[in-house]
Amino acid sequence: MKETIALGADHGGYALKEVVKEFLRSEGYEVLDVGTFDETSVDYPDFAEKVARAVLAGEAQRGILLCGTGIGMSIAANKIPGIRAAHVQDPYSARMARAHNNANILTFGGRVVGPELAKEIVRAYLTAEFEGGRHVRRLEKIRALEEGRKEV
Ligand SMILES: O=C(CO)[C@H](O)[C@H](O)[C@H](O)COP(=O)(O)O
Repeated sequence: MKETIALGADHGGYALKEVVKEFLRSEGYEVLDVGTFDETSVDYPDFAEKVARAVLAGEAQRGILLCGTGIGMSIAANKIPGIRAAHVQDPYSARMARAHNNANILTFGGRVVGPELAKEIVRAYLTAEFEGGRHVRRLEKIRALEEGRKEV
């Protein structure tokens, strides 16, 4: 059974969110769309939080966040402990965000990335597997930073 993907955007990412949603459904994923639902100006941290909380609560296995550039979404989501949000703009980085960083949220920009590239980015991220090994140690060091521990 395929994963549920939490999907969120501000007004700058709304149009691309609709493209990504359709693509995810066509690939057999469940989509938890937390909004926004039109191009009225909204604040991206509100949607970053909704997606992050859904992922941490297990309502979705991973999340995708879109704003104008993807930058604000990644900054906001990464403030929430347990979230590893990766801002990417190409399929290779999207694959590595999973393979090496085990990112549980992907962010990119509706004003930067076109629809076809967006689909390639999403496909690369969702079909990649975390490689484990040496990367586990590095993620544990990130966790230690997050928790304010001096050393792992
Ligand atoms: O936060 C952002 C930049 O990292 C997002 O791209 C926002 O979508 C953008 O800042 C919104 O800008 P607007 O002028 O209010 O449409």
